[in-house]
Amino acid sequence: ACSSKLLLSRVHPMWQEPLAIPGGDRQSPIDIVVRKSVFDPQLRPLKVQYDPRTCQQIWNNGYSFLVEYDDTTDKSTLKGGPLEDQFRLCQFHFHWGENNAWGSEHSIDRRLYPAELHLVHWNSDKYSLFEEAVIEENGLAVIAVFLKIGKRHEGLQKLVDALPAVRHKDSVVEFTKFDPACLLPEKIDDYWTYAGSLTTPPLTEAVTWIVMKQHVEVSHDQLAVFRSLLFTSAEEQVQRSMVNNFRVQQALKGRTVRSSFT
Ligand SMILES: CCCCCNS(=O)(=O)c1cc(S(N)(=O)=O)ccc1C(=O)O
Ligand SMILES: [Zn+2]
Repeated sequence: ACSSKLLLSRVHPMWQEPLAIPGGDRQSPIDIVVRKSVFDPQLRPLKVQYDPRTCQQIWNNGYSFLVEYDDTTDKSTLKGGPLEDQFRLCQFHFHWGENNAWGSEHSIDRRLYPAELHLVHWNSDKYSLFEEAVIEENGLAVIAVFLKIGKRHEGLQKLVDALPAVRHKDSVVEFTKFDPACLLPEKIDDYWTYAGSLTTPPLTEAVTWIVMKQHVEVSHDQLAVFRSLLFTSAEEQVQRSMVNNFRVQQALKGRTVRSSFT
């Protein structure tokens, strides 16, 4: 799976914004100003092929919970859209708020959503390991999907039921046969795309972001279970609720956001 524990243990908590990031002209997340996005007719449909059998575990890494996939073969892949190469799914995770007023990392014309799903993929045509791709320009592709409070998401419930087992930082639980495609909206061919970065340290500028125009609905109670997770490990005296695990929005710095739809 992609977020190797050794590397991450050296990584600082994501909200201590580092003073300067090397380069720092393509940071994420951003506000997407719809009227300034540029329709690109050359953007192709996305080709998503996920194999639920590659699903392995859920890990609370102290920023979010990651659902990790076996990325040692090209079984769960993403290609097409703005991508020239084939990318392998390594994990998905979420960002959310302490209430339903905010929580997403990206915004659309300043509108925030209560949560945002990120499906993290790395370029397996060019690199042999996630850790290599994470420091290379266009080494990663992340699909972002906004979550809105509404009807209960049946597919998400299996994941929600497993969360109490990873309440504390560094806890891991086996989690198998989960098809992340069930978390995607119906129309995955309407998206915005731009060149950005990881939104957690090391904040490397390696990500082609693909932000879905259509959101998915989850129930208030399902999102409340996300907020029952903790940033802190079982040994720590003071327990802190895992909420507001999003990064502040970053300057566009002249970048163009393209849309796959008019
Ligand atoms: C080698 C160090 C990798 C650190 C980032 N790993 S990651 O899977 O890309 C990731 C991406 C993102 S994000 N929001 O997609 O940029 C958030 C968390 C993580 C994580 O591992 O915790
Ligand atoms: Zn993320």
